[in-house]
Amino acid sequence: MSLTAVNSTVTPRIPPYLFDTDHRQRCLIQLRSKATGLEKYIYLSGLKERDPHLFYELTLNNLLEIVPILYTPTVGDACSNYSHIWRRPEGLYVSIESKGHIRDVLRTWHVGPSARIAVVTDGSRILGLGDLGANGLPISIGKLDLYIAGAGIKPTTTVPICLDLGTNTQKFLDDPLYLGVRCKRPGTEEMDAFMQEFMDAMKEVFPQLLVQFEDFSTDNAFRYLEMFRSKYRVFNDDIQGTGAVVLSGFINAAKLGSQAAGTRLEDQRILFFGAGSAGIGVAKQLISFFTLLGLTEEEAKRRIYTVDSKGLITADRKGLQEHKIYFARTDYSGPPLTKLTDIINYVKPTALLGLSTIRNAFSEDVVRLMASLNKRPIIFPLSNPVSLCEVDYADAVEWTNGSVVFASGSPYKPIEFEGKKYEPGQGNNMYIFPGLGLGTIVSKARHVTDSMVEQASIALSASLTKEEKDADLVYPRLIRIRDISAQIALAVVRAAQKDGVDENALFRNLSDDALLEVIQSKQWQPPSHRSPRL
Ligand SMILES: O=C([O-])CC(=O)C(=O)O
Ligand SMILES: [Mg+2]
Repeated sequence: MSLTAVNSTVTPRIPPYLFDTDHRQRCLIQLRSKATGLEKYIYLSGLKERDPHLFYELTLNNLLEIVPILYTPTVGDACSNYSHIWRRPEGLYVSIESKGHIRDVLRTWHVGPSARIAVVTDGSRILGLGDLGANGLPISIGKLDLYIAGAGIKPTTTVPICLDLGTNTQKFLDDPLYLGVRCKRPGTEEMDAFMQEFMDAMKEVFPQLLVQFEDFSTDNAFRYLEMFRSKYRVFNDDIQGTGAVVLSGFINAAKLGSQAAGTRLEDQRILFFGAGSAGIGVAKQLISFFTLLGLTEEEAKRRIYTVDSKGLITADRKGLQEHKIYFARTDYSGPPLTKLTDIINYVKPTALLGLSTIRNAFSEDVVRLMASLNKRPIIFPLSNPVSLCEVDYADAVEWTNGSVVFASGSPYKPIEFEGKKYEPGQGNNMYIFPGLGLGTIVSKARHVTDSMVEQASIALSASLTKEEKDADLVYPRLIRIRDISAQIALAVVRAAQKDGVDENALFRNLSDDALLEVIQSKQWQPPSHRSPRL
């Protein structure tokens, strides 16, 4: 039989067996046949373009397998290589060259005024991978996929944005395939003016939008949050999302730790290894853990120690960056403490939290020392992706003889140690931002207030089932993310109402049960697929 060119006016014949085979199964097998994480990422991104409903259904039905590809850790590889794996436009670039007409660029996005949520990065600090410039777009896309899968936000109301403002990473400027503008990043004044124009234009073009700032370099992350949070519907995921998720896991971990030690919850002493936007964001959020227990802010602050690349942060250190001053210790006057084991011996922490992006910073010495000081040492190596994690789960279990209360930023698999199964926690903002966003959107909150973030965190910590508590987990199982996001959204709506920032008055008179039902009914579901779209 000879092959002839297909006449495009003739509908190709579809083999009948296609209708008998579950195409979802076919796609899963295709996905699993890819050898590397990056190839899987490329496959899924193509599937999303060909058949978005099928893509989201597959994601929802195989969360534990697919989320680590769309999101941390594999999204880190996708970002690092984005200019090379790029296939087609799939998000919105707003470049420094569009200064003066940013609103026209935003209007090119197909969604228009019905947009509800944008994730915006400037690529300057992607995960712990540094300044990736225009290669940062997949982080916005991945976070929005989690809004869709995890909270049930409608895909057509999302806007992934990368601000293309140049990069200070020479490797990319020299790369002939680099997608972004080839210049160094602008100075503060030019950047601030750009951000002001951008945020004004966002409000004009997408009036109902919630903006999530993502992976801005530390100083800018704090500055833009402060500049914009009372004027626009905006939050910063690395500061507030990470803060809330860690607070939530910490509340549960502290209960386990205190129970084992027979001490009070407020006796916790927390050592932060890493004092960037995430470290300080989390430390600030933990203040509320202690104040909820009745401590004053000053007493709460004294329970927290921060460490950066120069060692324990003390108030007498010269040239301390603005965001580090609040937690700088005033009660230590000896020679600078730089070695982590020395710092631990001085502080005697009950909890060690890593936000340093330094791989294996929690060495065997460090972990064993924590175990010698605590019956249940709390160790949260939170840096992303896994390649930058402060300690691997298996090591943490072995070096503490199984006593560790562990949560990492990126996923680890359960392990067996001396015949017993151990399950790690994943203290990743993906537990918080989908529900926080959903609650903000449905309540039409004008701003994202501190108490909305705090209540999201408390709702997450309270969401564990008895079975999850009995398994000593500090976070619920990811598989329940939709329900958890709805519960978080409920808490966020109530907090918005208390703060008087909600503009959806309809929800005020509903009981919690009725409101939860309304929220769940608003969660988008992919229509079921049995055969490929033809
Ligand atoms: O995306 C993640 O996995 C968590 C996060 O925001 C970061 O590490 O910057
Ligand atoms: Mg981030």
